[in-house]
Amino acid sequence: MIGWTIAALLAGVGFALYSYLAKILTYWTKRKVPGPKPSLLTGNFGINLMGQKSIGDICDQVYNDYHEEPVAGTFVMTQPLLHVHDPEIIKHVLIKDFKDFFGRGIYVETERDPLTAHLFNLSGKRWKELRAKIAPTFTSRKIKYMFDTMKECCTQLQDFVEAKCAANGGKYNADIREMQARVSTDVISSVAFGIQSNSLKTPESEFRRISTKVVEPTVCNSVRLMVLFFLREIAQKFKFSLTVNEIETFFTKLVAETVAYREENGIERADMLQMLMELKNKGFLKNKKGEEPEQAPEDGQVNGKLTMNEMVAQVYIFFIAGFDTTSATTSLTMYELTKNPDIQEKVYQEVQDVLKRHNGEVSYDAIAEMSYLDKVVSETLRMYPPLPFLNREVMVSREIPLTKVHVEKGTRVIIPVRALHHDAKYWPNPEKYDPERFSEENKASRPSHVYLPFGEGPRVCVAQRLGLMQVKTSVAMLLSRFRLEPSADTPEQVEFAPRSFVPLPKKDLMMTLVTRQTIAA
Ligand code: HEM
Repeated sequence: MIGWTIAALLAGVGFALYSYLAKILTYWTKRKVPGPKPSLLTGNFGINLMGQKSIGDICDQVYNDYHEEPVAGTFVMTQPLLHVHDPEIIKHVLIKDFKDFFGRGIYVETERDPLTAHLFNLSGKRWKELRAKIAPTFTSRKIKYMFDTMKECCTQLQDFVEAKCAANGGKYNADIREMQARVSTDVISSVAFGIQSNSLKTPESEFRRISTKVVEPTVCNSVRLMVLFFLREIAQKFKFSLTVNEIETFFTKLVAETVAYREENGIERADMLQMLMELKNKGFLKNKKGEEPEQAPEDGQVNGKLTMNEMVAQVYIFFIAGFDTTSATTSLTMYELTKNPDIQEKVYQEVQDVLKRHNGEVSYDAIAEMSYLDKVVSETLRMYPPLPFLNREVMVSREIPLTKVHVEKGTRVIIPVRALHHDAKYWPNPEKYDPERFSEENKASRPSHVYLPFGEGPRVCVAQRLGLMQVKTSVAMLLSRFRLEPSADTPEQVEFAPRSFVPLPKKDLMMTLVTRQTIAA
């Protein structure tokens, strides 16, 4: 008898839970928004947790299946997610109605998880204030200051490859993704902290170990990312800490020690840390002439000083946002140049011509003059955008622009960047690598908001100029000394690790670098 009662109770609880979940999962059908059928417990993103597809892959699939629809709806567990497909609606979300869509919807926990309180994650007033303070760190003038440091790391790369070639008959067979990840780690540690991480020459360096750990495509990192991006409520309820202790300790100690050393010894350097120190001590950045803020404060808060924790969080995002995006873009550009020797030759000729005009000197202005290189890098960012989607949060309950779909405050919004970049409607023959897509004429013939590698609107990547300059400098300096050739192991097509967020090839990305003297001989 007791057995029957327990069974009946369990069946009742099961049925109640089923009914509850099934009701929540009618969110989109009630609003007449099409989308794939969700599973009861995992929604539409369970295959990400199983390691079969990345979050970006799932967003691509939703776009491919529903690209005729202006919007589509999915669920992360029971959390509704709106995918915006129509470029006009995208424009409203990112720019025209930005004030209603400017949240990230990401988990931030200032006290328990201080590294989460950085510019990328923040929403609301805190984001607005911080963005106003940090944006002047990345003006062209500041990037020009950082250029020499960046160039120094690329010179070390040239010397490193030269030495390898010299020891091997003028050729070096390299995993270009790993090599660029090490160089980017060197660049970001120099321009962010003024520290030479020596990751290129010493792969076991502390910086490289940490940078690998941050982006490793493991099950833990994959779950962490999913919770961070879409399941903030669960993380807050169960008081999760999403930053690995070792990483938090590394950055906190690094910043505290470097700041103390510089302050005690009166050291000033042209790097990001210096600018963050100014924001910590004064609350604004000096301009060329003296002490005035570079941009007028909007209210009393904008001139408020950064706390030490806020400073560490910003250094952390500069580090992770800076090294993986640029190393992915540089290595995939080199991969495409290997596969497309005509395009490679054209870039090389341009690099030669421009450097001749600049007395052989690689400078900020010389790189900025390389217009074909700019098209090439733009095409890499189209084919392989480091961030496969943009995310926003609805800040007030309202209708989605240009639709009758009403959504509640807090609803997460996805802009499927990579899928838009591969839509044949906007990019004929989308799998072909063709830099001419970025000629002035072709750019003018495309609708706006179908090319978004850096995002768009007031939340656009704050360091877009720096990222582009780094990729172009690296490619130009390598091509000036070496030709890229396929090796026996160069893949026909790159396959990416499904647990990785930024495109990370499943296998080593092998190619051969040949010194130009060897070619001439
Ligand atoms: C090729 C290089 C890079 C690419 C493709 C890239 C791409 C992006 C994208 C797509 C976003 C989101 C924009 C949006 O939501 O509309 C973003 C935001 C951001 N990026 Fe980058 N990025 C690159 C390099 C960098 C570098 C070098 C840094 C720092 C040193 C950086 C720091 C940031 C920060 C702090 C944000 C958050 C901005 C905000 O929410 O206000 N990025 N980036």
